[in-house]
Amino acid sequence: MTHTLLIDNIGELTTNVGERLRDAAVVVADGAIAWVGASADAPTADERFDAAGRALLPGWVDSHSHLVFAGDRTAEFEARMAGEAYAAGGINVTVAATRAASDAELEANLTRLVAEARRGGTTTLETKTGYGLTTPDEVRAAQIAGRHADAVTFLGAHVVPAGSDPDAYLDLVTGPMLDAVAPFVSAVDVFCEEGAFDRAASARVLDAARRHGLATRVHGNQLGHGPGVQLAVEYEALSVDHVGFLSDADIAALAGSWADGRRGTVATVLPACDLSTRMPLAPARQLLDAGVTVAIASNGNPGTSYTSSMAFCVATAVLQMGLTIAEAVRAATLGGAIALGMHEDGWRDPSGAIQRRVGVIEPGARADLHLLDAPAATHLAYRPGMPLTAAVWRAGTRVV
Ligand SMILES: N=CN[C@@H](CCC(=O)O)C(=O)O
Ligand SMILES: [Zn+2]
Repeated sequence: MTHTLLIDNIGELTTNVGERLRDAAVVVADGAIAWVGASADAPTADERFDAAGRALLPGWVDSHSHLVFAGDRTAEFEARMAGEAYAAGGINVTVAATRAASDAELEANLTRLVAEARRGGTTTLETKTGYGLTTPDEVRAAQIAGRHADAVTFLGAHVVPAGSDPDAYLDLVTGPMLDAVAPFVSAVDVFCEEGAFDRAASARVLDAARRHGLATRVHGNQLGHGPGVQLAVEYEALSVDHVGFLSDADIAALAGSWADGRRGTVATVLPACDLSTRMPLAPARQLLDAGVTVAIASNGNPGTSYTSSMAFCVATAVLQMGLTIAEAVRAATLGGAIALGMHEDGWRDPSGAIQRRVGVIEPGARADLHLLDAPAATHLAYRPGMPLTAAVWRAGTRVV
């Protein structure tokens, strides 16, 4: 027998489908949204939750994180706050700590971090490998990630590990390492940046992903201007992430990828990372104005953004990047879903189970819901830093 849940008396409902609704209600059945409408018209259900005039929105879709790691980088962060610049080489510090950790330690750390994210309203989470950088270490990262995340991305091309020959490592990462990791991931990412992988090397990584029929993402234009964005568009990557340093041609290429109703490359901005590395904030306002689909993600990792707080990212996007509340909430929910290819029914989670669309509240979507301790989503930016998450449902089950 199907158990139904009615959440009524919702002061403000953000659905990402049309206008925000006032005095609304939602019915959940079998892990999905079954009904959305005015509270006064709501049908009866087996169970009732009174939202007491508070705001309900889709759970956050965090489309970019690196949570399979051990250790931390407090000393590097301190040095950065004292004026040192961020450089890709710091990744090797976490690689050493991660390789030295047991499976149980890595899994316990990931479990703790995913629980933190859930407590902040995240209901869909992508995470990446990329701190192993040997075939067995990358395979174990992908397997551990698959037990906790909704999507796992292979980032063997994060940096050339200390002591490795760059050409030999590129052969490994595009050959036997990818062959071994491919069964456990849905996408391949590459850090296309000075100090990591140049245009030609990044293209080889993306070609290898294509041969395996895997989706692609690019870390691009994080530390300076570079070829990452153009390459991502050329390869029809699902997203290009960071995008802090963009030329007019980069913005035009991203906008062009969405022209004529085509599915383009999402520009994923990472506000917490921009702040934590003291880099310029990505031009999210310009990207939206140009017609680019934008996602907001945490980039949770111990080097450049040690947070999973999507609320913090949304507040920063509003207060510092010039987005409206509605734009920022949409980018952190539906934008992330589009970046992950989860905005349509039928995507597969790492266990192979077929899932419903996320990032929207409409009949048929997965019932991923985030109730705020506030009457309006505006409070996310109006009351920055406050713990506003009151309740979270994932696939219809209350998790917070
Ligand atoms: N830029 C590449 N990778 C991560 C940083 C990883 C690290 O410094 O450990 C990022 O997205 O910022
Ligand atoms: Zn990243």
